[in-house]
Amino acid sequence: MAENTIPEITLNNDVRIPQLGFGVFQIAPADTKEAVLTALEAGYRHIDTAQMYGNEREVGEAVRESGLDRAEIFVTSKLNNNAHDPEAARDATARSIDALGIGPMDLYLVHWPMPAVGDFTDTWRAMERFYEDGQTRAIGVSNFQIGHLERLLAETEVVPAVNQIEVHPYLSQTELREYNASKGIETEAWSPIAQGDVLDDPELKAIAAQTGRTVAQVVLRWHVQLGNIVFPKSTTPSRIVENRDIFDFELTDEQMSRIDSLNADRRRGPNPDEFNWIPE
Ligand SMILES: NC(=O)C1=CN([C@@H]2O[C@H](COP(=O)(O)OP(=O)(O)OC[C@H]3O[C@@H](n4cnc5c(N)ncnc54)[C@H](OP(=O)(O)O)[C@@H]3O)[C@@H](O)[C@H]2O)C=CC1
Ligand SMILES: O=C(O)C(=O)[C@@H](O)[C@H](O)C(=O)CO
Repeated sequence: MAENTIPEITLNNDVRIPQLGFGVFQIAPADTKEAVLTALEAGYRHIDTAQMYGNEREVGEAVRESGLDRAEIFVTSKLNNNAHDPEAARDATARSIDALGIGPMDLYLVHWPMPAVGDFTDTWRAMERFYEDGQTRAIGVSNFQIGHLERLLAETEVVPAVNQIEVHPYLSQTELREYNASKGIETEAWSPIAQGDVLDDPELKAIAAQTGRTVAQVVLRWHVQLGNIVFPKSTTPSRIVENRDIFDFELTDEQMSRIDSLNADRRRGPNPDEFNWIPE
């Protein structure tokens, strides 16, 4: 394990995704290019953005200015909540591709199911067309619960490549992760360190002391060993490097179980069954 390379996971359409990426939620557009360039310099090759974040343009600028081949970097974006209607989805997708300015996306997600707003199966059929048209190399969903996935699988054609959901030690999502896996859907874990909420946890601090790592590294390593795809956010260069540096140590089964036992089914973000927020 001395190499410290970032492993890749093969999605259900054979596209490969780096298991560790860099998230850019809450990074101001003015700071995004520099943060992404710092991440790419540190060895990240996977960026997670969204139309909702307002920084796709700056993500694309960083990719273009990085000096790396476009094919070396995996870029995910997400269809905004105000674009579920299939026609609106077509326009929003064109805007995302234009803003990124790097050709087709690697992965494109329905950001939220928005169960009270429209019919997400219609939205998904529009996503299937974007995939067939080559606007993205893979499509997936975010914040879908088992009931939402059951409908998609029963009523539409393409099985989502990923389901991006909130996961961290206080919300381990075992049932939903197992359901995803049973359908060939990879789990992506958002807010993997609960936006910092887990960092003072005494049990995690004890495991960090045992391993000689930071709490953030221990928690990110726990995700990796569970099989989750993760993309921690940071605008602090030393933390960007720290969070990437998790592939040269391993947690024991006992340490993994101790982290599993911290689950409290406690969300940091919105509940997908109730979240129907539409941006202006
Ligand atoms: N699909 C969805 O609905 C959602 C998707 N996401 C995605 O997941 C990504 C990550 O989630 P996010 O909500 O940003 O939260 P994270 O769990 O990644 O936490 C980010 C916070 O933790 C701090 N932090 C990062 N690394 C460290 C460290 N090593 N030590 C101490 N503090 C640290 C950051 O501070 P600082 O920047 O100051 O260093 C920031 O305040 C997002 O950027 C986005 O791409 C997130 C939410 C919802
Ligand atoms: O970060 C995301 O991807 C989100 O969807 C969040 O911004 C989410 O909409 C939220 O936190 C709302 O308070």
